[in-house]
Amino acid sequence: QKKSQHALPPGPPSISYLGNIFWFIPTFSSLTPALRRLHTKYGPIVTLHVDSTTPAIFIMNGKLAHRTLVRMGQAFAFRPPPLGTFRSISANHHTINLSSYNPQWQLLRHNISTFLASTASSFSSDAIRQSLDMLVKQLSHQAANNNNIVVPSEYIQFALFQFFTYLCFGEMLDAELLKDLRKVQLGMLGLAVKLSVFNLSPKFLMLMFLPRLWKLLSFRKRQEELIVPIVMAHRKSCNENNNNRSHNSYLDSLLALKTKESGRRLTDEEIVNLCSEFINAATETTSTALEWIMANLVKHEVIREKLCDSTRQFTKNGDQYVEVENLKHIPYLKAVILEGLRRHPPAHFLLPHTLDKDIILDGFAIPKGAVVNCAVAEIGRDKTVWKDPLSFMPERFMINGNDGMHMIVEKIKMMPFGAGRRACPGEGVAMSVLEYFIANLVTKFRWKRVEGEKIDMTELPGLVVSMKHPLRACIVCRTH
Ligand code: HEM
Repeated sequence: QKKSQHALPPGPPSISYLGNIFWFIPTFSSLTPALRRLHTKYGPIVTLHVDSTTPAIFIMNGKLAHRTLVRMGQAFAFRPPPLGTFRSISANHHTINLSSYNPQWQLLRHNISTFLASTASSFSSDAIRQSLDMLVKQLSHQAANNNNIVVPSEYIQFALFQFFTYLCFGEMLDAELLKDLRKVQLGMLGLAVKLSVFNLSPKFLMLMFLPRLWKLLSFRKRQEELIVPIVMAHRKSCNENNNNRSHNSYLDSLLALKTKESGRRLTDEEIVNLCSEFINAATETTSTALEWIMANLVKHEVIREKLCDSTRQFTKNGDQYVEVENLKHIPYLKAVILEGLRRHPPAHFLLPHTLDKDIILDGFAIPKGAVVNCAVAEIGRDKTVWKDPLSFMPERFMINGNDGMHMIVEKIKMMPFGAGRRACPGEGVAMSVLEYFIANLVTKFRWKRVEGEKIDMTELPGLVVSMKHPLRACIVCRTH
């Protein structure tokens, strides 16, 4: 079949050089409603022309998205070059998510996957318990001073930040350093992302981002001041042990890497980028998911009580912890988390994909260099696939009380972690962390709504879609 026989997927009319920005300047808030309208009008695959050179193609159907990312996975595994401020801090695209589909990506991706696989199976229960204890203490303190009312959002974020920096560096950082690092990481993320992360801003609008650059560079300097001393200490210890140390941390695994082409080790700058990517990719997504799931548990009493019943049998007398090794025996817990990720996926879109050659997909021409993305949230809420998709019903992942095939079959219909070669390498760890925190939070406290208040589930659009009005709940410590 010749390429000329096929047209681009349909979409709104565009004016050459200006694309269709007069009709539509994409922002985080406008993108989803606009795509929903286009879906109704043009079908499950549409084209937007953000500028004259690069069509942006959106897929809004789960089956088509899986065909693209899994069956045609190799063709669509490339990333477009980053735009705007993102490019200026990407240090030659030296992170996993920014690397295109090349030997550098393969090396880094293999490294993080191997590290995370070993972590997920031998999760450090001391470290995760320390982060949970900090969260429990902060919640108890807030409840004691505020009529039992808590606003857990920031405490959740900080507890998970602490845990993921532990996985990254293999040590619990001192509280002040942790706070400083959190400020820098958040600051950089806020300045860098906007829509450049989906490669959806017209290139001339990038000029508007220039003033941000100075602020971004000053954050970057501070980030290096905080992280490079940790890198140097680990490098010294690796050298002293002749590189024979086992990889207790992501950082150690990076220090042992050698690039494929030249066999050189990674520079400090590259390592700082990769650690920063690890911490941000893990913290923002997982803490957002945790807050959404807790909000649903506060809202739905029957589900909450059913979950409590299934976790409580695993707490030993006098010891109020559900241990990591018991999590796999609680299928309802997994069902609650999957339902939370379906209904409120932290990322409503993938990171942008692209291709290095022209492809025919579903009868449409997808040209080399096009930006391709999938509407993750819409796919999880598709009413032709999910019964009553806007309801929170963990039971849809359970059949006869077990989590066997049915859970797997249902899970394939959604993609909160993406799918195929670029799918999130952190899925296993994220699931375990969510299971641990949720099981223990519902076991340690009795959660309920604040009297007279509703749980407001409005979304705050962004790279990660969090609760517009952070969860407020009433908690009471369960006595032993
Ligand atoms: C609930 C938690 C999480 C969610 C919902 C999530 C979701 C995603 C999504 C949607 C992508 C983009 C996939 C694509 O572009 O096709 C992604 C990529 C990525 N995630 Fe996650 N993630 C989570 C947790 C984590 C954790 C815990 C880590 C690391 C410890 C992590 C590291 C990464 C990395 C490195 C990439 C880039 C992969 C690549 O380009 O090859 N994520 N994640």
